[in-house]
Amino acid sequence: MLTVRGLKRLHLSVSFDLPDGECVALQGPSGVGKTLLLRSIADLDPNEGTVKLDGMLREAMPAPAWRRRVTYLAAEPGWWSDTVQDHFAAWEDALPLVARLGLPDDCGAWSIQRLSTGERLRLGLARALMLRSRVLLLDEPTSALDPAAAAAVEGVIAERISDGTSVLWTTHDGAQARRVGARIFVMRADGGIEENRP
Ligand SMILES: Nc1ncnc2c1ncn2[C@@H]1O[C@H](COP(=O)(O)OP(=O)(O)OP(=O)(O)O)[C@@H](O)[C@H]1O
Repeated sequence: MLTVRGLKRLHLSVSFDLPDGECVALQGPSGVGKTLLLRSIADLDPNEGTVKLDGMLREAMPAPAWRRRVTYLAAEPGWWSDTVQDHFAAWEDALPLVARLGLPDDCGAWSIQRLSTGERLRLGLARALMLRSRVLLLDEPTSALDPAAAAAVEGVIAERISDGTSVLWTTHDGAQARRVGARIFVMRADGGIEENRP
């Protein structure tokens, strides 16, 4: 269970619980603060409040260890080396997942520069999924994808949720929010969130 109490970052002030094996869709107008919230939970930006995983404070462990458990996937994942496979600890192990996301086996040798926006998104997702995190904070993970690729992503994430992973998933697509979210949070302009049932 991820517990967020009194998280404050700029105008945000948010409290909620995210149980194991639950997906919450996060909606709200562009610029309202959804990315700020996800980055704050992952402790990527300075913020105040109490954030715990299974009762353990995030301050009780080094930040990289927290982020391996509570993993943020940016809308535009970052890259730091030349080829795709350089970004994976065990590329061979990632191949089945990469194939399910609709990418060919030989994409490990591809240069990062040649990747399309959708390929970057799916490979960034594969990289994050290989961490086997307890909580995934997904920032518009299908925004640049065609319907088939988006469906593949939804299918892979749904399996992880069945296995007990918790997910906070931002999307501007109301139909997707209702499909993937057991609950829907809507962020208001004042930086709070309210819950809508899908
Ligand atoms: N480091 C920062 N300092 C000050 N303001 C910031 C900072 N980072 C983001 N903002 C502002 O906070 C607001 C919320 O940004 P955020 O990226 O969280 O929006 P969002 O809800 O994810 O939007 P979108 O749906 O367009 O992705 C924006 O007005 C943004 O300019």
